[in-house]
Amino acid sequence: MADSIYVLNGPNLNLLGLREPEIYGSDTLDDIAGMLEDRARDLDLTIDMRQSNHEGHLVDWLHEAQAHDAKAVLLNAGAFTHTSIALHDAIKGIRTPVIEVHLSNPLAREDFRHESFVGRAARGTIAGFGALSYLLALEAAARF
Ligand SMILES: O=C(O)[C@]1(O)C=C(c2cccc(Sc3ccccc3)c2)[C@@H](O)[C@H](O)C1
Repeated sequence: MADSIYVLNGPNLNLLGLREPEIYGSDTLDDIAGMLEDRARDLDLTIDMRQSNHEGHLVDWLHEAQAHDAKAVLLNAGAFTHTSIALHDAIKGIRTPVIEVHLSNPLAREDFRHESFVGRAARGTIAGFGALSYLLALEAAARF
């Protein structure tokens, strides 16, 4: 049976592709999911793509990834990246490797986006490449 990759997306990412394409690109989460599924097929992996505007859902899904023995989690926590000690602790609390993903490069943006509680706990971070950030993270996860 193919290993699973959880792809978890945080608040407002359901609006992706509709506004600020100059920052986040014009792909929607569905577009990104399709791109990941195509590549995952070649890698004998399955993609479980989810989005929530609620921090607790993301925490629950991190726990679920471990309980279901997922190979890895790709996490774009959106604005929770910069505020959530709960996500930091959930990442630290599971064995499943987590890759932090961002469409933009938060370090090149407003100061309030320079903190990453997710990055402090994650295996690594891929940021600033738009939808390709997710694909690069999938390539890394495939090699775990
Ligand atoms: O670059 C990212 O992927 C990021 O995680 C994504 C974010 C994000 C995600 C969704 C929406 C918005 S702002 C927005 C709101 C409505 C329409 C388009 C964008 C920011 C930021 O909060 C983060 O600082 C950076």
